[in-house]
Amino acid sequence: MYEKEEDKYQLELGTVNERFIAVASGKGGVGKSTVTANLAVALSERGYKVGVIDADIRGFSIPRILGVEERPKAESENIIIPPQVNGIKVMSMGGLMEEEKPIIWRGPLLSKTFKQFVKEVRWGELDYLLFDLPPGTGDMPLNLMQQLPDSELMVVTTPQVAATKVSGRVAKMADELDCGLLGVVENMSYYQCSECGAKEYIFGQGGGAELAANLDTGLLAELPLVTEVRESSDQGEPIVTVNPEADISQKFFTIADKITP
Ligand SMILES: Nc1ncnc2c1ncn2[C@@H]1O[C@H](COP(=O)(O)OP(=O)(O)OP(=O)(O)O)[C@@H](O)[C@H]1O
Repeated sequence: MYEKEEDKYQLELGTVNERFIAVASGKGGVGKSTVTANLAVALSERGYKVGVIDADIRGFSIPRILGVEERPKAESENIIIPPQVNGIKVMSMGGLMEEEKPIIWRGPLLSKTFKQFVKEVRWGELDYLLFDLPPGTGDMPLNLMQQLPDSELMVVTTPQVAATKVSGRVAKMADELDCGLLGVVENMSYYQCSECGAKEYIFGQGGGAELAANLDTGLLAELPLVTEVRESSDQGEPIVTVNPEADISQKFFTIADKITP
């Protein structure tokens, strides 16, 4: 069981001018990390200073998608310098261990590491700090969120979700945490044939819109399923970096524009 800590952690070695954004999902595998990484790149391309905390203790996918090769450095015993890739500062559980190593994370260890990420990392001046939360709406993401400085929730979903069920849990989470909802991103919305342009709604249709309506928030984007997204992520180059003109990359820029001043 994850151990709850009452106090909110504050960034001690940095500031965030605009927003803390916690990216959540009703379940795993919906593309939460893909969305977080590409949104970070889109915001950075728009000229904002961006940091990412990968708190998805099961996946550690952020460093892999963004192509982070450096490890965090210790400036002193209690000060960590985050690695940067294309100007984006990234701290991940994956930066502290081998990706392949199976690790049983116990709550207190996660809590301690997360606290370090917030308090002991020299983030410097940022405009946006994104948190890739563990999947689901259970205790672990909830308790992590409780420790975050005033963050807003962005929810990633696929079209076939039992929207009503997820929305109930997310709404409860936002309510308990007293945090704002930034909007819903529907991922894997459709596959578009590269030859004829026809859209196939492989995972059904409308889950994102329904979830957004239930939560009384906006649908920020409907992102297509694109082979290049998976391929480029596997190679450590997010789609927004390798192919900024692609339809899906443009949609990431649209999300960035919707959440920036
Ligand atoms: N729009 C997309 N088109 C094609 N592949 C995608 C898309 N979005 C995500 N994927 C692929 O789906 C897989 C799962 O994505 P990702 O790791 O981002 O999910 P997640 O929700 O963060 O999962 P978890 O929280 O369980 O770690 C990855 O292989 C990723 O490359």
